Amino acid sequence: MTELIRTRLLSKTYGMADVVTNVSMKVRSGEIYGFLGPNGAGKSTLMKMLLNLVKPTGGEIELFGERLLPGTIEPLKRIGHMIEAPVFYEKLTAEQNLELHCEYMGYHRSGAIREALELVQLRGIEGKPVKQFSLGMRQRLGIARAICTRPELLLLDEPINGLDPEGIQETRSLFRRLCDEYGMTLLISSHMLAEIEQIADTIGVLDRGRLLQEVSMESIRSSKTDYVEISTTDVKLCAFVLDDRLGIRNYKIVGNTAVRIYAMSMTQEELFKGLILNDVPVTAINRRHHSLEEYFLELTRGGGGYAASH
Ligand SMILES: Nc1ncnc2c1ncn2[C@@H]1O[C@H](COP(=O)(O)OP(=O)(O)OP(=O)(O)O)[C@@H](O)[C@H]1O
Repeated sequence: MTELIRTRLLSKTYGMADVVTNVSMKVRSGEIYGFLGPNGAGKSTLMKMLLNLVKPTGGEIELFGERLLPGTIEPLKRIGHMIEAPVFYEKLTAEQNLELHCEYMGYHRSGAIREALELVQLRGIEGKPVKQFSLGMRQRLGIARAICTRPELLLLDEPINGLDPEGIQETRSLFRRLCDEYGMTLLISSHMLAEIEQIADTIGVLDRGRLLQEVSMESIRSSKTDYVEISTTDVKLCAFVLDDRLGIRNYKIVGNTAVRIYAMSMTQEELFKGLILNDVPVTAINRRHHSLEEYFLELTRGGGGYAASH
Protein backbone atom coordinates (compact mmCIF):
# COMPACT_ATOMS: atom_id res chain seq x y z
CA MET A 1 0.00 0.00 0.00
CA THR A 2 1.38 3.42 -0.87
CA GLU A 3 1.56 6.24 1.60
CA LEU A 4 -0.35 9.38 0.73
CA ILE A 5 0.92 11.28 3.74
CA ARG A 6 4.25 10.88 5.39
CA THR A 7 5.77 13.23 7.94
CA ARG A 8 9.23 13.01 9.44
CA LEU A 9 10.01 14.66 12.77
CA LEU A 10 7.43 17.32 12.05
CA SER A 11 7.40 20.09 14.64
CA LYS A 12 5.76 23.42 15.31
CA THR A 13 6.47 25.88 18.08
CA TYR A 14 4.66 29.11 18.77
CA GLY A 15 7.01 31.30 20.79
CA MET A 16 8.05 29.11 23.69
CA ALA A 17 5.19 26.61 23.25
CA ASP A 18 5.88 23.27 21.57
CA VAL A 19 2.57 22.53 19.88
CA VAL A 20 3.68 19.63 17.64
CA THR A 21 6.87 17.75 18.44
CA ASN A 22 8.78 15.35 16.18
CA VAL A 23 5.73 13.68 14.66
CA SER A 24 6.51 10.93 12.14
CA MET A 25 3.25 9.57 10.78
CA LYS A 26 2.07 7.62 7.75
CA VAL A 27 -1.36 7.59 6.17
CA ARG A 28 -1.76 4.81 3.65
CA SER A 29 -3.81 4.87 0.51
CA GLY A 30 -7.32 3.47 0.94
CA GLU A 31 -7.57 3.72 4.70
CA ILE A 32 -9.44 5.76 7.24
CA TYR A 33 -6.87 7.14 9.64
CA GLY A 34 -8.30 8.29 12.96
CA PHE A 35 -6.31 11.04 14.54
CA LEU A 36 -7.16 10.89 18.21
CA GLY A 37 -6.19 13.37 20.88
CA PRO A 38 -7.66 15.59 23.57
CA ASN A 39 -8.47 19.21 22.84
CA GLY A 40 -5.33 21.22 22.39
CA ALA A 41 -3.16 18.19 21.52
CA GLY A 42 -2.11 19.84 18.26
CA LYS A 43 -4.31 17.97 15.74
CA SER A 44 -5.54 21.06 13.89
CA THR A 45 -2.06 22.56 13.78
CA LEU A 46 -0.68 19.37 12.28
CA MET A 47 -3.44 19.19 9.67
CA LYS A 48 -2.85 22.84 8.77
CA MET A 49 0.83 22.04 8.23
CA LEU A 50 -0.18 19.24 5.85
CA LEU A 51 -2.12 21.82 3.83
CA ASN A 52 0.64 24.44 3.83
CA LEU A 53 -1.56 26.74 5.91
CA VAL A 54 0.94 26.74 8.77
CA LYS A 55 4.69 26.64 8.29
CA PRO A 56 6.48 23.90 10.24
CA THR A 57 9.32 24.82 12.55
CA GLY A 58 11.06 21.54 11.83
CA GLY A 59 10.82 18.25 9.98
CA GLU A 60 9.29 17.46 6.61
CA ILE A 61 6.09 16.41 4.89
CA GLU A 62 5.51 14.25 1.84
CA LEU A 63 2.13 14.19 0.09
CA PHE A 64 1.57 11.54 -2.60
CA GLY A 65 5.30 10.87 -2.45
CA GLU A 66 6.20 14.49 -3.17
CA ARG A 67 7.97 16.75 -0.69
CA LEU A 68 5.78 19.63 0.42
CA LEU A 69 7.57 22.96 0.05
CA PRO A 70 6.29 26.51 0.68
CA GLY A 71 5.21 27.01 -2.95
CA THR A 72 3.84 23.49 -3.61
CA ILE A 73 0.43 23.48 -5.30
CA GLU A 74 -0.19 20.27 -7.31
CA PRO A 75 -0.57 17.71 -4.48
CA LEU A 76 -2.82 20.12 -2.58
CA LYS A 77 -5.32 20.07 -5.48
CA ARG A 78 -5.81 16.37 -4.80
CA ILE A 79 -6.91 17.03 -1.22
CA GLY A 80 -10.32 18.00 0.15
CA HIS A 81 -10.42 19.41 3.65
CA MET A 82 -12.42 20.86 6.45
CA ILE A 83 -10.29 22.29 9.23
CA GLU A 84 -12.00 23.79 12.27
CA ALA A 85 -15.45 25.35 11.81
CA PRO A 86 -16.09 25.84 8.08
CA VAL A 87 -16.54 29.40 6.85
CA PHE A 88 -19.02 30.20 4.06
CA TYR A 89 -20.43 33.12 2.14
CA GLU A 90 -23.35 33.64 4.49
CA LYS A 91 -25.73 35.36 2.08
CA LEU A 92 -25.32 32.69 -0.59
CA THR A 93 -27.08 29.32 -0.75
CA ALA A 94 -25.34 25.97 -0.22
CA GLU A 95 -25.30 25.37 -3.95
CA GLN A 96 -23.84 28.80 -4.71
CA ASN A 97 -21.12 28.26 -2.09
CA LEU A 98 -20.14 24.97 -3.69
CA GLU A 99 -20.25 26.49 -7.18
CA LEU A 100 -17.77 29.13 -6.08
CA HIS A 101 -15.55 26.49 -4.55
CA CYS A 102 -15.54 24.36 -7.73
CA GLU A 103 -14.82 27.47 -9.76
CA TYR A 104 -11.88 28.31 -7.50
CA MET A 105 -10.56 24.76 -7.72
CA GLY A 106 -11.00 24.66 -11.50
CA TYR A 107 -13.31 21.66 -11.22
CA HIS A 108 -16.17 21.41 -13.70
CA ARG A 109 -17.90 18.03 -13.62
CA SER A 110 -21.62 18.43 -14.17
CA GLY A 111 -23.77 17.08 -11.36
CA ALA A 112 -20.87 17.19 -8.87
CA ILE A 113 -22.54 19.70 -6.56
CA ARG A 114 -25.91 17.96 -6.49
CA GLU A 115 -24.21 14.66 -5.81
CA ALA A 116 -22.13 16.08 -2.93
CA LEU A 117 -25.21 17.64 -1.32
CA GLU A 118 -27.07 14.35 -1.64
CA LEU A 119 -24.17 12.40 -0.15
CA VAL A 120 -24.20 14.55 2.99
CA GLN A 121 -28.01 14.42 3.04
CA LEU A 122 -28.58 18.14 3.26
CA ARG A 123 -32.31 18.38 2.85
CA GLY A 124 -34.76 21.25 2.31
CA ILE A 125 -32.12 23.85 1.68
CA GLU A 126 -33.03 25.15 -1.76
CA GLY A 127 -32.96 28.91 -1.78
CA LYS A 128 -31.93 29.20 1.87
CA PRO A 129 -28.91 31.40 2.58
CA VAL A 130 -26.24 29.68 4.66
CA LYS A 131 -26.72 32.21 7.46
CA GLN A 132 -29.97 30.37 8.30
CA PHE A 133 -28.22 26.99 8.66
CA SER A 134 -27.89 25.17 11.97
CA LEU A 135 -24.48 24.06 13.23
CA GLY A 136 -25.10 20.52 12.00
CA MET A 137 -26.14 21.74 8.53
CA ARG A 138 -23.01 23.87 8.28
CA GLN A 139 -20.94 20.86 9.22
CA ARG A 140 -22.62 18.78 6.49
CA LEU A 141 -22.08 21.57 3.98
CA GLY A 142 -18.42 21.73 5.01
CA ILE A 143 -18.08 18.02 4.24
CA ALA A 144 -19.92 18.47 0.92
CA ARG A 145 -17.48 21.22 -0.04
CA ALA A 146 -14.54 19.01 0.89
CA ILE A 147 -15.76 16.12 -1.28
CA CYS A 148 -17.42 17.84 -4.25
CA THR A 149 -14.21 17.91 -6.29
CA ARG A 150 -13.73 14.16 -5.72
CA PRO A 151 -10.36 14.46 -3.94
CA GLU A 152 -8.17 11.41 -3.42
CA LEU A 153 -7.40 12.46 0.13
CA LEU A 154 -9.74 14.02 2.66
CA LEU A 155 -8.58 15.84 5.80
CA LEU A 156 -11.43 16.39 8.22
CA ASP A 157 -10.91 18.08 11.55
CA GLU A 158 -13.53 17.05 14.14
CA PRO A 159 -16.12 16.50 11.37
CA ILE A 160 -18.89 15.26 13.63
CA ASN A 161 -18.92 18.30 15.89
CA GLY A 162 -22.38 19.75 16.05
CA LEU A 163 -24.16 16.74 14.53
CA ASP A 164 -27.06 15.03 16.28
CA PRO A 165 -26.93 11.25 16.91
CA GLU A 166 -28.69 10.49 13.62
CA GLY A 167 -26.31 12.81 11.79
CA ILE A 168 -23.33 11.12 13.41
CA GLN A 169 -24.57 7.73 12.25
CA GLU A 170 -25.17 8.97 8.69
CA THR A 171 -21.80 10.69 8.56
CA ARG A 172 -20.03 7.59 9.78
CA SER A 173 -21.51 5.51 6.98
CA LEU A 174 -20.73 8.30 4.51
CA PHE A 175 -17.05 8.12 5.49
CA ARG A 176 -17.05 4.36 4.94
CA ARG A 177 -18.70 4.85 1.52
CA LEU A 178 -16.23 7.54 0.50
CA CYS A 179 -13.44 5.15 1.34
CA ASP A 180 -14.90 1.92 -0.07
CA GLU A 181 -16.90 3.16 -3.08
CA TYR A 182 -15.16 6.39 -4.03
CA GLY A 183 -11.63 5.19 -3.19
CA MET A 184 -10.86 8.18 -0.98
CA THR A 185 -8.32 8.07 1.83
CA LEU A 186 -9.48 9.86 4.96
CA LEU A 187 -7.63 11.49 7.82
CA ILE A 188 -10.18 12.32 10.49
CA SER A 189 -9.39 13.98 13.79
CA SER A 190 -11.44 13.63 16.93
CA HIS A 191 -11.14 13.87 20.68
CA MET A 192 -13.78 11.15 21.03
CA LEU A 193 -12.42 7.66 21.18
CA ALA A 194 -15.88 6.11 20.76
CA GLU A 195 -16.21 7.85 17.40
CA ILE A 196 -12.78 7.06 16.09
CA GLU A 197 -12.75 3.41 17.08
CA GLN A 198 -15.90 2.79 15.06
CA ILE A 199 -14.62 4.19 11.79
CA ALA A 200 -10.83 4.06 11.74
CA ASP A 201 -8.61 1.40 10.19
CA THR A 202 -5.55 2.96 11.79
CA ILE A 203 -5.37 5.17 14.85
CA GLY A 204 -2.69 7.74 15.59
CA VAL A 205 -2.74 9.02 19.15
CA LEU A 206 -1.54 12.57 19.64
CA ASP A 207 -0.94 13.84 23.15
CA ARG A 208 0.62 17.20 23.94
CA GLY A 209 1.98 17.42 20.42
CA ARG A 210 3.60 13.99 20.39
CA LEU A 211 2.47 10.96 18.42
CA LEU A 212 2.31 8.31 21.12
CA GLN A 213 1.27 5.50 18.87
CA GLU A 214 0.20 4.64 15.36
CA VAL A 215 -1.50 1.31 15.28
CA SER A 216 -4.08 -0.61 13.25
CA MET A 217 -7.44 -1.20 14.90
CA GLU A 218 -7.15 -4.83 13.91
CA SER A 219 -4.00 -5.33 15.94
CA ILE A 220 -5.45 -3.50 18.95
CA ARG A 221 -8.51 -5.72 18.85
CA SER A 222 -6.60 -8.94 18.52
CA SER A 223 -3.71 -8.40 20.89
CA LYS A 224 -4.55 -5.93 23.57
CA THR A 225 -8.07 -6.54 24.62
CA ASP A 226 -8.21 -9.91 26.32
CA TYR A 227 -7.25 -10.65 29.88
CA VAL A 228 -8.28 -12.76 32.83
CA GLU A 229 -9.04 -10.89 36.03
CA ILE A 230 -8.61 -12.53 39.43
CA SER A 231 -10.51 -10.83 42.24
CA THR A 232 -8.76 -11.45 45.54
CA THR A 233 -8.35 -9.92 48.99
CA ASP A 234 -4.61 -10.65 48.93
CA VAL A 235 -3.05 -9.33 45.72
CA LYS A 236 0.50 -9.76 47.00
CA LEU A 237 0.09 -13.44 47.75
CA CYS A 238 -1.75 -13.89 44.46
CA ALA A 239 1.13 -12.26 42.53
CA PHE A 240 3.68 -14.37 44.41
CA VAL A 241 1.84 -17.61 43.62
CA LEU A 242 1.40 -16.67 39.95
CA ASP A 243 5.07 -15.88 39.61
CA ASP A 244 6.70 -18.45 41.84
CA ARG A 245 4.36 -21.44 41.73
CA LEU A 246 2.48 -21.19 38.44
CA GLY A 247 5.17 -19.63 36.23
CA ILE A 248 2.91 -16.79 35.04
CA ARG A 249 4.79 -13.52 34.53
CA ASN A 250 2.61 -11.35 32.29
CA TYR A 251 0.27 -10.11 35.01
CA LYS A 252 -0.50 -6.73 36.46
CA ILE A 253 -1.76 -5.83 39.92
CA VAL A 254 -4.73 -3.46 39.70
CA GLY A 255 -5.43 -1.65 42.99
CA ASN A 256 -5.87 -3.74 46.15
CA THR A 257 -8.37 -6.25 44.89
CA ALA A 258 -7.49 -7.52 41.42
CA VAL A 259 -4.73 -9.07 39.35
CA ARG A 260 -4.93 -9.23 35.56
CA ILE A 261 -3.24 -11.88 33.46
CA TYR A 262 -2.68 -11.15 29.77
CA ALA A 263 -2.45 -13.84 27.09
CA MET A 264 -2.92 -16.69 29.57
CA SER A 265 -1.99 -20.13 28.35
CA MET A 266 -3.62 -22.30 31.06
CA THR A 267 -7.37 -22.80 31.41
CA GLN A 268 -9.41 -20.87 33.97
CA GLU A 269 -10.03 -24.12 35.88
CA GLU A 270 -6.30 -24.87 36.13
CA LEU A 271 -5.65 -21.33 37.30
CA PHE A 272 -8.38 -21.50 39.92
CA LYS A 273 -7.09 -24.84 41.22
CA GLY A 274 -3.49 -23.55 41.35
CA LEU A 275 -4.49 -20.47 43.33
CA ILE A 276 -6.74 -22.31 45.80
CA LEU A 277 -4.11 -25.03 46.44
CA ASN A 278 -1.70 -22.22 47.34
CA ASP A 279 -4.16 -20.60 49.74
CA VAL A 280 -4.91 -17.50 47.66
CA PRO A 281 -8.30 -16.09 48.73
CA VAL A 282 -10.03 -15.95 45.33
CA THR A 283 -13.46 -14.34 45.13
CA ALA A 284 -13.85 -14.50 41.34
CA ILE A 285 -12.06 -15.19 38.07
CA ASN A 286 -13.40 -13.56 34.91
CA ARG A 287 -12.31 -13.30 31.31
CA ARG A 288 -12.60 -9.65 30.35
CA HIS A 289 -12.07 -7.31 27.47
CA HIS A 290 -9.70 -4.49 27.99
CA SER A 291 -11.83 -1.67 26.68
CA LEU A 292 -10.23 0.49 24.08
CA GLU A 293 -10.79 3.40 26.36
CA GLU A 294 -8.65 1.78 29.03
CA TYR A 295 -6.07 0.93 26.44
CA PHE A 296 -5.74 4.52 25.26
CA LEU A 297 -5.94 5.99 28.73
CA GLU A 298 -3.08 3.75 29.74
CA LEU A 299 -1.12 5.03 26.78
CA THR A 300 -1.39 8.56 28.09
CA ARG A 301 -1.04 7.35 31.70
CA GLY A 302 -4.54 8.47 32.52
CA GLY A 303 -3.80 12.08 31.72
CA GLY A 304 -5.18 12.23 28.22
CA GLY A 305 -8.76 13.03 29.00
CA TYR A 306 -10.43 11.29 26.05
CA ALA A 307 -14.16 11.48 26.04
CA ALA A 308 -15.60 8.02 25.61
CA SER A 309 -18.91 9.31 24.38
CA HIS A 310 -20.59 12.53 23.46
N1 LIG B 1 -1.52 30.59 15.95
C1 LIG B 1 -1.26 30.13 17.19
N2 LIG B 1 -0.51 30.85 18.04
C2 LIG B 1 -0.23 30.40 19.28
N3 LIG B 1 -0.65 29.21 19.77
C3 LIG B 1 -1.41 28.45 18.97
C4 LIG B 1 -1.76 28.86 17.63
N4 LIG B 1 -2.51 27.89 17.07
C5 LIG B 1 -2.64 26.91 18.01
N5 LIG B 1 -1.98 27.25 19.14
C6 LIG B 1 -1.92 26.44 20.38
O1 LIG B 1 -1.47 25.15 20.03
C7 LIG B 1 -2.12 24.17 20.83
C8 LIG B 1 -2.71 23.12 19.94
O2 LIG B 1 -3.79 23.66 19.22
P1 LIG B 1 -4.59 22.84 18.12
O3 LIG B 1 -5.76 23.68 17.70
O4 LIG B 1 -3.68 22.37 17.10
O5 LIG B 1 -5.09 21.61 18.97
P2 LIG B 1 -6.20 20.52 18.65
O6 LIG B 1 -5.65 19.21 19.03
O7 LIG B 1 -6.67 20.67 17.26
O8 LIG B 1 -7.33 20.89 19.65
P3 LIG B 1 -8.79 21.44 19.36
O9 LIG B 1 -9.59 20.26 18.99
O10 LIG B 1 -9.16 22.04 20.70
O11 LIG B 1 -8.64 22.48 18.27
C9 LIG B 1 -3.13 24.91 21.69
O12 LIG B 1 -2.58 25.07 22.98
C10 LIG B 1 -3.28 26.23 21.01
O13 LIG B 1 -3.57 27.23 21.94
